[in-house]
Amino acid sequence: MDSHLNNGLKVGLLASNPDLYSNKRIIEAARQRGHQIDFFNIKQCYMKLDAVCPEVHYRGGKVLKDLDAVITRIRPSLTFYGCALTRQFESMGVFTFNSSDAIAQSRDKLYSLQLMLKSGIDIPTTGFANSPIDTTDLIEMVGGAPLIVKLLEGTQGRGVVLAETRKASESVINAFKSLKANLLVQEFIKEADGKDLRCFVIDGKVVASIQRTAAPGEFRANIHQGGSASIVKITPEERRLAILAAKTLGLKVAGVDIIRSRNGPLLLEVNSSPGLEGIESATGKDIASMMVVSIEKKLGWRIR
Ligand SMILES: Nc1ncnc2c1ncn2[C@@H]1O[C@H](COP(=O)(O)OP(=O)(O)OP(=O)(O)O)[C@@H](O)[C@H]1O
Ligand SMILES: [Mg+2]
Ligand SMILES: [Mg+2]
Repeated sequence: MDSHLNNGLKVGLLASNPDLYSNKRIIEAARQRGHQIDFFNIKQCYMKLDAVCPEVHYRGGKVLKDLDAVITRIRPSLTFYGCALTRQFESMGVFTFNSSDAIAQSRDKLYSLQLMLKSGIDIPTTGFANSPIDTTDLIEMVGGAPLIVKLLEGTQGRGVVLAETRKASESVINAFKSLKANLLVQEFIKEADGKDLRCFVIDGKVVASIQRTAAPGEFRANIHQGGSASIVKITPEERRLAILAAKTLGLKVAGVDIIRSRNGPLLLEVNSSPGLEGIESATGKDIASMMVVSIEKKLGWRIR
């Protein structure tokens, strides 16, 4: 790509909030490395479906042209539209980081877990149901109480409940059932002691990892639930697991969450738009630049 040798790349950041730490850092890193980057608000983009000349337009009618790459940071509530836009950029020949297929797949948590198992990755013993269900059997299936109940649509730790006894388990499951929610029932990994690992993967390498520790009296390690982040040394097995999980979903960039059990590391979930704030501040690493460098490599771009 000779045309790129002397000029920066033309990059779009497809996201929702330009003031978010992660988005600010990505813009800053791209500019620092000599690229042109524009923020595109997902909701302000629209598209023309055309077999020969597909287009994406931006509020006011601006046609988005000559992009080399689009960095996709799609929030869960905008998965459908964000993936459609990403697909449109792909049909225009634009490199997307992550791709629409990978994002869509990773957003289906149940399907993702099924794919993980197929890849040989261990997860906590998990049951899944829609209502109406046999509550007693569902509880037994995952080894009885204490157990974890998760709403499939929950994020940031909301919708994740620890039921300590069989009675509590029945109440929680029945309550969720009456909401007609898809629910996941999972063995409680007590020995994790309110901690989990977040491994940041770029292009098949773990570039940083942190341990998140839940606030006192809390089992959820989410930062949004008062958890704190610290640096951690991960084992080779954990590293392999994180890399395989990202690969299984086809994610070029991923935040892989792992819980340490007495039988080794177990995969909790994989995030296709992992946040940068917690991991950059705990490790002091410039993850945003690593993401930009990954795009440069893919497109064969080099600094003069
Ligand atoms: N089976 C389990 N055993 C012990 N602790 C768990 C288990 N599942 C989850 N946790 C704890 O609860 C936290 C939140 O769970 P999880 O990551 O599954 O949901 P979430 O963060 O709400 O989902 P999302 O990341 O999609 O927003 C985890 O980070 C972990 O600390
Ligand atoms: Mg989580
Ligand atoms: Mg998550």
